[in-house]
Amino acid sequence: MKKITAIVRPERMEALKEALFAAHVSGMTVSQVQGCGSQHGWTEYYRGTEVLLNMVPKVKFEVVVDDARVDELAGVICDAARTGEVGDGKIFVFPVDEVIRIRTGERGDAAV
Ligand SMILES: Nc1ncnc2c1ncn2[C@@H]1O[C@H](COP(=O)(O)OP(=O)(O)OP(=O)(O)O)[C@@H](O)[C@H]1O
Repeated sequence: MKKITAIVRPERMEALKEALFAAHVSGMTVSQVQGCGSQHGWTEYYRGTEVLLNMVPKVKFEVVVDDARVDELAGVICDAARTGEVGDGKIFVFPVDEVIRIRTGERGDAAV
């Protein structure tokens, strides 16, 4: 099993949620986060003072899936989240050692 973490623009959240439902993922976790990519921020003037803004609101999706679905779902995420502009986000893929459904005690694939 793998965990796919996708950090995307907040305005793409609804489209990505619908795309993941349409792809029949078994669940997802969504969080509001802040971050920066390679731009590392920019400066703006606030009440006459120059301030460095370097943390941008983003939305983090986490989905645990079978290994075999990683490429397919990465494509689904890119299609739903891409605008083509700087700041579209990133996808990270992690190994998952175990999943346990608390209600039943099921483990592994049966619990995903
Ligand atoms: N190396 C990283 N480690 C952890 N989080 C990251 C990393 N790179 C990007 N992120 C997260 O992804 C978000 C979006 O990244 P962003 O799209 O700006 O990346 P980028 O590399 O600058 O790509 P682009 O050139 O398309 O903007 C960031 O705000 C941050 O939350």
